[in-house]
Amino acid sequence: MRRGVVLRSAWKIARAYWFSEEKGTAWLLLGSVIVLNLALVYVTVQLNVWQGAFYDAIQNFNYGSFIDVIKRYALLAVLLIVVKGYQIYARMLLHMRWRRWLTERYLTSWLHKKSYYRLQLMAGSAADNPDQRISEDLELFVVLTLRLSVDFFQDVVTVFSFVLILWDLSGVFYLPVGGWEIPVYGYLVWLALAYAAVGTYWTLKVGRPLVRLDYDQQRYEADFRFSLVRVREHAESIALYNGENNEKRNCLRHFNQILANFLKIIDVRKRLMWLTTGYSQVAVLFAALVASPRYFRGQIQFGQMFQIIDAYNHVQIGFSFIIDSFTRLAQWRAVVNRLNNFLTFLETVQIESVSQKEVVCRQQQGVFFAEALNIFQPDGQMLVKDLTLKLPPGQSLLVTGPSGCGKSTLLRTLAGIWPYVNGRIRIPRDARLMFVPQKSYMPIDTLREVLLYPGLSRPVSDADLRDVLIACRLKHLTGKLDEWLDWGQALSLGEQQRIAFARALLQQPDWLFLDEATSALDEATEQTVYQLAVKMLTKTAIVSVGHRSTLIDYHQSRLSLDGSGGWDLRTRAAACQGAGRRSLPNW
Ligand SMILES: Nc1ncnc2c1ncn2[C@@H]1O[C@H](COP(=O)(O)OP(=O)(O)OP(=O)(O)O)[C@@H](O)[C@H]1O
Repeated sequence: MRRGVVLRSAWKIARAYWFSEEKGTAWLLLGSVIVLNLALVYVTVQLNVWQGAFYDAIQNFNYGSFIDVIKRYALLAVLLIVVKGYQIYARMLLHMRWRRWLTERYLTSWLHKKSYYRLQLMAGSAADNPDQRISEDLELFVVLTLRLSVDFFQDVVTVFSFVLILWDLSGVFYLPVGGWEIPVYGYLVWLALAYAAVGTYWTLKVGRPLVRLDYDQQRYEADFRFSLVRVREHAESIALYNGENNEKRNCLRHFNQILANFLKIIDVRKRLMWLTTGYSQVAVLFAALVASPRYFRGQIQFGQMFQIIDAYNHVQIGFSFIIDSFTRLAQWRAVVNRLNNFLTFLETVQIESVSQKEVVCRQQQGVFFAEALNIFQPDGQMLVKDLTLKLPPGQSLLVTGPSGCGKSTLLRTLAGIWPYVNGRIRIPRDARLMFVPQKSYMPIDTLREVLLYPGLSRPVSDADLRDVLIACRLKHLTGKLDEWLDWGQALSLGEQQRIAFARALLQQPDWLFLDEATSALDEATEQTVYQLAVKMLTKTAIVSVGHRSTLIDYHQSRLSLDGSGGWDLRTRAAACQGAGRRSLPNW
């Protein structure tokens, strides 16, 4: 990203907060931080002046003045303590509020209109790891932006203030050249700047590789963390495949990248440490040497000599902070780049989802009606062509077809989350739809909350919950309503499918879509849950996807897909008429 683009992107990310409903507090806190930073510089400068007075009092054997400067020190020390405390407090408060605001905004945007799902579908590499964007990059953005603006400003003011002190202490230095004496104004400043410039040049030269190495380190750490998370997420499959060695190899490969890069960092840091330690040690000598001509000529006092040494120290520290900012600037650019990509992807999927509205439309009344639907794979391959489908209340439909023909995708389309589609789906405005996949989501919560997920508008008693569990052949779980567990791990797939069925019975949706929702159940249990659905959900239209022939008996119509656009819709009544009284397992 070019510099102008980076700044524009950073402004886009930051601007929203500084003009948000919280702008009053934000600007107030920022103002306080700046004022406190300036106060800190003021106290530091006063301490430098104090040093001069202190050593002068000692040199002059002036006890009265000595006591005065001690009192002055006590005052400055109290001021320093108070200002430092409030400065860190205001700064961290601003940091926290800004991060909280950004996190809420990004989280809301990510979860808005199913963007998290659409983002996964379009997943280019730039849209990866939204968790890292929201948890880590937003934090880094706030830290680095404050560091590079507010603290940088403080460093510059510090350097400038001490340069002024040095100018003041320099007086006029007469440089003997031949028989002449040339007056040099502010010679201590020129020497300090020359010294700092040499230091800056060498620090940048030696430390430059750190910019790239720190950036790589962050990436390798993220890759390593991700490989560990994958093992946790797929623990069961890996355990069943005995894939521990492969996983260990993979994790260690990522870890070794961290180590190899870290070795390079150590090497650069070692050289940088030699340089900066040597530089700061020499700085004391250098300051004493350059101040000595005026001291030995009796033009300055002993205290002013110390003041000069201290001022050189501050100029040098200020410069090293400024140098550090170059490394941080590279880090900041990378963070802005990643956040900007994430934001752009979010905006793209949200714009797409607005145009998606044209496909799914909520109407005042009527039935669930899909008209002239064309469904595609992400690469544009057609799955279902020109499908028209009516789903009146209380009716049931079975969707069948070979694996990969688009059954689940048809359900995703009807749910309004599949973006590669055109046509029209009309849904009654107040209709409640429920989609149950093969593996339902089980939040880590109490069993009661798992059953009620994502929430019911009417109150449900524990007795109702127990009845539903018993009806779904989950009697053994009735005593565990208050138990807090990772139910997705603790229950078998068949039990989870029965929990999902129990949810549907509790929710009583108007349209229920079941995507291989009974695939892990034995036929008898499958029969029980379907019979329950028929008995308890009399007004609900049920659409099932499944491969088992036994499912045919629970549905009145059947839609067969062939995977290349073709489809065939039959109703039991019409098929029975055509076949007389014969049984029709494949109608
Ligand atoms: N997110 C996706 N990205 C790319 N291709 C996808 C995605 N989701 C589905 N597809 C493709 O769309 C086609 C239909 O998938 P779908 O899951 O609807 O099939 P299905 O009929 O339900 O299969 P099965 O009976 O095996 O569950 C498949 O070829 C699949 O690879």
